[in-house]
Amino acid sequence: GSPNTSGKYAVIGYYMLGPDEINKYPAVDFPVSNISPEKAKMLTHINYAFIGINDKGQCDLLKGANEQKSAEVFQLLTNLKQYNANLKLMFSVGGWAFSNDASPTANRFRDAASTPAARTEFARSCIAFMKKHGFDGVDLDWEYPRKQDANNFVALLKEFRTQINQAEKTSQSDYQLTIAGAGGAFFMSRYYHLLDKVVEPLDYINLMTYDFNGPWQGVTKTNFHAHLYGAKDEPKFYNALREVQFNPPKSWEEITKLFPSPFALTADAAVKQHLIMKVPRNKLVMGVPFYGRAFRKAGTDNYGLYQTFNTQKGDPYRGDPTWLVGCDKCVERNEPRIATYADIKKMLAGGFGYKRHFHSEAKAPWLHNAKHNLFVTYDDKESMKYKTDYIKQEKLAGVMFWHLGQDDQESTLLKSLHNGLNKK
Ligand SMILES: Cc1cccn2c(=O)c3cc(C(=O)N[C@@H](C)c4cccnc4)c(N)nc3nc12
Repeated sequence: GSPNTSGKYAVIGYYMLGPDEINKYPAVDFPVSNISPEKAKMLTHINYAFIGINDKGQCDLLKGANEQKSAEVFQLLTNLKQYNANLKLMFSVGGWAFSNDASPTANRFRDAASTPAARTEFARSCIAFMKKHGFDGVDLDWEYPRKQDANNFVALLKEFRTQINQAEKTSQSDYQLTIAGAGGAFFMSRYYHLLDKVVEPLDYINLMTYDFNGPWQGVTKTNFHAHLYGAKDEPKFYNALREVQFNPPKSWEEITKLFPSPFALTADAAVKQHLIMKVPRNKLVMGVPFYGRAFRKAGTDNYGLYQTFNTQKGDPYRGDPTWLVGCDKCVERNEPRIATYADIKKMLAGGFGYKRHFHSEAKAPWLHNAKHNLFVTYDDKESMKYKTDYIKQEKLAGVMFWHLGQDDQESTLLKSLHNGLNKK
């Protein structure tokens, strides 16, 4: 079906449950019942995260997820349509943990996209899964196709589009096909030369305009992980889009003009890099985080911003889980590098020594804890206002966010998105 014709902006919220949470459902942090009628009315899509790809190349529950419990959760999600008839329930296939280059299941997307027969079967199985559980579409979160997978990626999306169109005809339904697309130039450069062909079969491309900075290779200074605009004195990155082999080739003058380097890795940069490749604005969705990223042993100059840090790399986290002072849930989750917006509000209010700052160029808040040498980059209603203003001024399709369970009790961030996009 075509992008949301209701004229409203898309508001696409991920709902995330891990396999162990499914099996102990509803004893989880964020059961479906937390999605109140009021929240359901502020959403146009919910992306259920995540579905996997089994060793036969078919859409399937992630390993260890109980079949019956999963079906019950899907039923609870599709029941939310009683509060909002326009709500579309999507399921997201893959995600970082399942499909990143170092993942044990990194080959599942690659194999499923590798031949016409594999693509046909993969799409068939996902559409059967969609119909069986009453979903309204498929969101493919392959993170990420390699350069050598790029042509297969386009062929896969075309196959999904063909089969979705057939399914729409036979069941008078409106199904959608979306992907989670790279927000940073490094991963984007893998399929950038085919971007217009990637987007052609889609209803939306949801840009993962977050995770720009985190405890991983190549990042040596604390910086915002999802800022809208660059700051003149922030650490810059080499622009990998300069390496792209365009067809037809672009002159070096054109490349250096279109892709400044080094450059600030930001949400605005990602949107502009998509517009350069003629991605239609009404398919372009900006992703925003309902979580923050925390950096340990951050230098104290400049209120902890653009300072060296020393945070354990690698997934899963293997170090001390208690260093993000005031984040009790971080200890429970054994992940002190990621704090939900709800955690951050408690950390700020709890007298742990955090101070909030707001960067006037980047339009991004951060927390600094000088006593414990901590830097936390996140989004709040102030930065979300700039992002929804941006979405309106650039006439984008709307906003995606990761994820519903990370907002505070009052739904502060979801309300800021809804109000920012729907009110003057
Ligand atoms: C080690 C490393 C290097 C470079 C980039 N990295 C990431 O971008 C990344 C992302 C996630 C992740 O899950 N992001 C969430 C928000 C998400 C939401 C929706 C769809 N897909 C992903 C992650 N857990 N680890 C990550 N590690 C790295």
